[in-house]
Amino acid sequence: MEPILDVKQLTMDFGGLRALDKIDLDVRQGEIVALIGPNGAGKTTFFNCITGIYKPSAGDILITAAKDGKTERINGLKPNLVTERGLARTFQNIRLFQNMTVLENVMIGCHCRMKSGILGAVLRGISTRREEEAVVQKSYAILKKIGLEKYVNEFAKNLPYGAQRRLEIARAMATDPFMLLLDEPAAGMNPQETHQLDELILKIRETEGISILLIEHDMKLVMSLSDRIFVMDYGKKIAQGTPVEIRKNPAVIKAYLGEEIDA
Ligand SMILES: Nc1ncnc2c1ncn2[C@@H]1O[C@H](COP(=O)(O)OP(=O)(O)OP(=O)(O)O)[C@@H](O)[C@H]1O
Repeated sequence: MEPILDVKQLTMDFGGLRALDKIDLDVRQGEIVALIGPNGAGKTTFFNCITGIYKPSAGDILITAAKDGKTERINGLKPNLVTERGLARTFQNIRLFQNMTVLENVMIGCHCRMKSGILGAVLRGISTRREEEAVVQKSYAILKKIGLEKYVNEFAKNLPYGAQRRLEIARAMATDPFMLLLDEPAAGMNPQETHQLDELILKIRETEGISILLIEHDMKLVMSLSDRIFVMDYGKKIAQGTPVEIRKNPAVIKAYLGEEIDA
């Protein structure tokens, strides 16, 4: 199967520091792929290059849209344009609008698909009002899928930690992505929250057909969820394979997994 995200020889230099050194990585339709490695390996830099926060120094980032099968090179596109192309992400640290409601946070995610611009918002014609109503319905439906509907009118800041993390995923889903990039979604979660997250990610893949690329340090989660795993160390890719292959790869055990191979 052709990859829907195909990253070739991606390189990122910060002055004299090569944070990414010719990284090849691909994700196919419906896959859950993990990117792992020690602190400072370059994982978040990789996400930042894919999502337009950094312009890579070299290499290609290619996406293939399911609807027309066309491949597009997205190097250096602004983050909002990357989101429009169907790649949505969450961040290592929670980035919600804390003083807005749960529903409003998801509605903001829908914004990139709305047609009425500022003029429409000012004039509030019939089509704008209809569109706003549709956005409320869509946001509520997403919250229901994610299991957050009971919090719909709560301020984001009042949600339990695990629910805030899931709200970030809901907001990303509101942009109608074909792929979600999740940066350490289980960070700071307790085992019960992590288990819920595991189920949620599988459900998103099953019911929405969205592919997932995630950075994660929780090896139990990574090993149970992933179809394939890519491993980085010091800006280089040191391995790729299935969880079974990665678990027994000597270079990965040396650089990262250590004694954790029972995970
Ligand atoms: N904007 C920047 N300017 C200079 N150096 C940077 C910048 N962003 C990242 N780096 C450096 O690039 C390297 C890779 O960092 P990165 O945050 O991508 O690692 P990581 O694998 O995501 O680590 P962690 O697991 O701790 O989040 C590090 O040496 C970091 O200091």
